[in-house]
Amino acid sequence: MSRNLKDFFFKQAKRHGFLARSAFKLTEIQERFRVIRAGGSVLDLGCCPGAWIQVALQAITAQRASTKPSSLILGVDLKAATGHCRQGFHTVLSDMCPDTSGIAAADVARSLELAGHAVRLALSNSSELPDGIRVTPPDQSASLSDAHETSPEGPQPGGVLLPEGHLVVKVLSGSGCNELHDYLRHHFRKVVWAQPKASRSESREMYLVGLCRQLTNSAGARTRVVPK
Ligand SMILES: C[S@@+](CC[C@H](N)C(=O)[O-])C[C@H]1O[C@@H](n2cnc3c(N)ncnc32)[C@H](O)[C@@H]1O
Repeated sequence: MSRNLKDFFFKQAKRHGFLARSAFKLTEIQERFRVIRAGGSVLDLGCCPGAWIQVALQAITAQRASTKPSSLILGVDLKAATGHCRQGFHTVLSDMCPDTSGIAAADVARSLELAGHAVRLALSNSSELPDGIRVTPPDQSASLSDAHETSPEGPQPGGVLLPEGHLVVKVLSGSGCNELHDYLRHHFRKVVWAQPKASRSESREMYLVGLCRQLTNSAGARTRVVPK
């Protein structure tokens, strides 16, 4: 991103009351893919200062219909979200990757570890993650995966992401990214790369967007999800 564009998004963020320019990255992803829907819930891993949560709240509020069930918006971060309205969402103070203390902007391996953890939490099958994506699972997510083992009715959703749900993960481009993309293609109807305008042009930051989670059986074949 050029300095002018940087200033533009910075000023726009202030004007619209967003906590960070990153709000425009999710806004662009939302406009393209409609990943946040009324009645849906949002889990933001690494949510501080809270700009994505602001966008999620706005997206859900804008679409809210009285017949839809209420949404849950949950943020997780090492740091507490501060300085803005806390109504309408919850935050949890937690370390997603016990040996990661903050994202080092230039570290592809760390970005892949965080992305891998998000994928594992969403799909709960980290054993299949591509080589090179290291995940150090906290104990509670291990039990989460146990709770969703396959049943006699066929594959059940492991992880927190419901069938037909969407996933957005940030990675820094480098080795391992294409493997992660290929891996996600087994679990989503469509997987696309996004590079929002608000990202710096010199940045290696990319977003993988997985649309419509599909369940897979033990042989790895996709199971068609029939909406209720
Ligand atoms: C780029 S910021 C996220 C910005 C946020 N999405 C927004 O729009 O306001 C990355 C966040 O990830 C958090 N983070 C990094 N490593 C983490 C970890 N291991 N566990 C939890 N949060 C972590 C950092 O504390 C930081 O707040």
